Formats: sequence, C-alpha cells, structure tokens
Amino acid sequence: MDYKERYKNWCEGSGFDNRTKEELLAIIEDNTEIKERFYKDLSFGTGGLRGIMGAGTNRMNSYTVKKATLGLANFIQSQKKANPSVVVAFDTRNNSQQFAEDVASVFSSLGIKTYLFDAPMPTPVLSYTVRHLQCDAGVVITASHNPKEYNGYKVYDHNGGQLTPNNANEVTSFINQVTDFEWITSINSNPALIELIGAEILDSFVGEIGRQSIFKGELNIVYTPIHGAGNIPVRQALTNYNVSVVKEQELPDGNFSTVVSPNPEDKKALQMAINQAIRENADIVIGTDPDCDRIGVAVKHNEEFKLLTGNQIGALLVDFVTDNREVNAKSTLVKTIVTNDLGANIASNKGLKILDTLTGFKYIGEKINEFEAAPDSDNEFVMGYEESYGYLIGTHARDKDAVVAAKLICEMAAYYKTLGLSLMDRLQSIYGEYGYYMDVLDSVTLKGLDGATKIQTLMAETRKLDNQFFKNIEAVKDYSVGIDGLPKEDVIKFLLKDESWVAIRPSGTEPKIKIYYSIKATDENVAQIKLEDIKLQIKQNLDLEL
Ligand SMILES: O=P(O)(O)OC[C@H]1O[C@H](O)[C@H](O)[C@@H](O)[C@@H]1O
Repeated sequence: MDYKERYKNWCEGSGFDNRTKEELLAIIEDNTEIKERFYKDLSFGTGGLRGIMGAGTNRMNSYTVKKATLGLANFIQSQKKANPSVVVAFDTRNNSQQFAEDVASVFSSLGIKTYLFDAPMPTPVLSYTVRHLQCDAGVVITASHNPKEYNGYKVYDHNGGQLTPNNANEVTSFINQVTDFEWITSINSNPALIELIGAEILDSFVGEIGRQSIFKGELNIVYTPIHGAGNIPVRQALTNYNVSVVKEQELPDGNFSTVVSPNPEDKKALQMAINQAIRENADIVIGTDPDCDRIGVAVKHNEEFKLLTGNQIGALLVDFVTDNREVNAKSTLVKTIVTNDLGANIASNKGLKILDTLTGFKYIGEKINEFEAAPDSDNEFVMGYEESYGYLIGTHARDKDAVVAAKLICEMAAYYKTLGLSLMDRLQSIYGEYGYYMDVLDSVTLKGLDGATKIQTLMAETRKLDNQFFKNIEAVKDYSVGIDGLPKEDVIKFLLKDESWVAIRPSGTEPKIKIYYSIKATDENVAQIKLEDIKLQIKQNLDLEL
C-alpha cells in the first residue's frame, strides 16, 4: 500500500475513531503532510520507536502504540515461556499515561501479566524493575529529551536492557505482521492481569543505588526535574542534602512550558535553576530530563555557574569512582565511540579496561549482560557513560540512570567542597595531568522526508571526500562497513594527527545530523582556534550552516 492508500484507509476505515478521522481530513489538501504521516511505519532507532504525536502510521498515537504492543506480545508468546509478564512505565509527556494504559490493555488482553506504574517513573527504574520482578520485557512511554511534540516507545528485554538491533529486527517483524487495525481496537483489557506498582518499587530502587554511595557530606543543591519524572526519585536519593527544587519546573507538564526543550544538554533548560542557585548561593545545579535518564550539571566556580559538558561530567565521575573503588584486573569502563577519550585515559591510568560501543546506551547495557553471562568473563562492569549526558554506575539497571548519577555527582562535589575545591577546580587538575580536551557537538536539524534525504546526501559527500575531508587526517574510520568488532552503523570518524577527532552521524532519535568534535590541545585558547579551523573545513566541504 502506498502512502495515499494508507491515508484513505485511516480516513475511512471503521477501526479508526472520529477524532483521528477529523484530524486527517483536515490535511486532505496537504500532500506533503499526508506523505510525512504515512510514507512509513515508525521504526526502531537509537532509543526505540520515536515520533511526533498525531494520526498516521509514522506518528505516535494509540493505534501505532497498540500495534507495536501486539507485535511485542506475539514475540514474547513465541518464546513459549510459562506465565509471561511485563512491566510498563511512562514519563510526564502529553499522552504518556494514556499510551501506557493502551499498552497494558493489549498485553493483559492476551493473557500477559502486566505491572503498570501508577505514576510517572524514570526509565532506569523501569530497567531495574524488569530485573527485580523477573519480567520477560518492559516498555516505557517516553521520547526522552525530545521536544514536546514527540513521544516514544522504548522496549526492554528480560535483562532490563533496551533491544539491540537483532532483537529489535525480530520484534519489528512481529509488529509488521499486525495489519488489522479494526481488530486491534476491539481488544479488551483484562484488569485482573494488570497490577499497579509504585512507591515500594521506587524505595527498593533507591535502596539499591544507595549501595553505590562513596562519600557523605554537605552540599547546597538546586535541582530541576524540568517537569519530568525525576522529581520524587532524585529527591529521595538525595535526602541527606539540602535540595532546593525549582518550583516552576517541579510538577509534570507535558508542554514543558518553562523551557524551549526539556533537554539538560541545553543551557537554556537549566537557566531557571541557575538563577535560583545564584539567589540561594547554592554550590551546584542539577537537572534531569523528562524520563530522568540524563543529567545536566552547572557548578559554582569563582562566583559564577559553569555548565559541564557530558564528557566532562563523565571524566569527573570516572576519576571519583575509580579513586574510591577497588580496581581489579577485570574492572572495565564502557563508553561509546563518540564519547571523548579523557574519561577512558583516566580509567586506563587507574588500571581499568576500556570498551567502546556504538552510540546508544543499549550497547552499554548489552556489555554488562555479556560480562555477567560468561562464567569466566575477563570483565567486571564499573561504569558506563556517553557524551550525551547518560551515566550508569553499578549494575542495578541496564540503561543510563540520572538518579544514581545525581547521587554520585553530589557526593563528589561535597567531597571536593571539604577540600575547598569546586568540580571545575578538579577538572583543571585533571587537564593538568592528561592534557586539555575540548568537546563540542553541532546538531543540525533537517526535518521530514526532505531532511532525511539531505542527511543521506551529506553522509555520502562526507564519505566521498574520505581522507581529503580535513587537512591533517591520520586515519578515517567508517563504521558503516562494520569495524572494530562493532555492528555496521552510519558513522564516520576522522582521527586527526594531533589526537583530535571529528565524528559525523545521523541522529537515531531526532531529525538531525550530528557532528562531534573532540579537540586535544595545550589549553582552551589553542583548542578554540583548532575548533574554528575544523568547522571552516566542514563548511567548505558540506552545504551546512554550523
Ligand atoms: O544521537 P542519537 O541517536 O539521537 O541518540 C542520542 C541518545 O539517545 C538515547 O537517549 C540513547 O539511549 C542514547 O544512548 C543516545 O546517546
């Protein structure tokens, strides 16, 4: 069926409700919009299914959510396990709770025991719960840090990790077999199989991350959950500290009205918290995204609040954790190929092994599972992280966890405070030891079908220039052919002669092309000059506004 037929089917089919039909009839003259909504089904990307909310096969709505769930349920049942069970969580986005209830209704109607959270919950809590309740799978309704128009469907396997491509492909083939929307919508929930869960599980999760604690001290913290699911869990994890929450951003708001985007990578998302921290003379600002798997940090340094990058937070955490934990011959740090090398250098200096994965915390979670599954494994997981503000210390979850990260970042800041130092001071001394690293990310948004085509063209042009792309290339790593033992992925990394590197890849969660710069230099000024020169070369080579 082409997109026009699918559109017609949704407009006229008896399986679709009147609101959906009205929404679709309103775009009858707009062929581009019809095409965007129907040219494909939502597909698994870096963080599961993700899309704009609205009517259509390429949109997040009750129909696509139920279809995905039916496919997932069929996949679970194909494994023929006795008494299968699943757990379902949701964040604070518009429609998240409704979609989670849709998911529970489909699973329960098929005889699958469903644990459903009774309130918005962080993604890492869902990951923990799949393991804790020994479920066969988990689903969390969230589009993580994306803008408010988006929602998403993250799927977890029985280990509590997000599906990696092989499993995702298998589940997708089950989802693709579901074509009859009329049947889907006639599904009747079985309330006897749906069990609401909440506070007790959260207590158990917070207790578990308490085991990662390293230092107890004093610190004045300003925290913003940015209207998301972190509010209660993060405060529960930080009960020993003086935590002042940003009132205007404390409660759930699916429109994220006080920010442009609920992304703690974005300085603007933390601005309200920084203003409050200045007023209250706090030591640190922390902010978590809507599903509380990522964390942004600003620290007071010389009377000003400075934002840390995801790589800087990671390097500081590696330094603090490895300084305070026993390291053995198996201790391992796992990071992604677009994360800079500062944390890895610190870890290897302290005797840890380093493993690199593709972008996506699912690959880091997968490594923990591999380590645990092999009886004579040479690896023991200590920490995993990504430049995109995602960290996991411990193995209680198989996804990034902003709750445990919040706890350890605050403990680390409290520890350095006792020495009269800020985290910035500590970072400076790390630079003194390991050299200066500047890390910058450019994300260029290219929306819709045209945008997707343009991203493909840009990647093709980049590949064509190959080792002529920059003037001082040492090596080009094209991950699309499958290198370094990693699955094939559309990423190119240019290693430069001065130990700097640039990686280019399409985002798997948003309509963006991403350019990661890792600049190695003697100091910040030199790094800035190098960065500008590199950007100039990119602009000369590609039709891109940076
Ligand atoms: O760069 P993207 O493909 O948009 O992914 C950005 C991030 O998305 C999700 O949160 C994944 O779990 C992360 O691992 C990833 O870094």
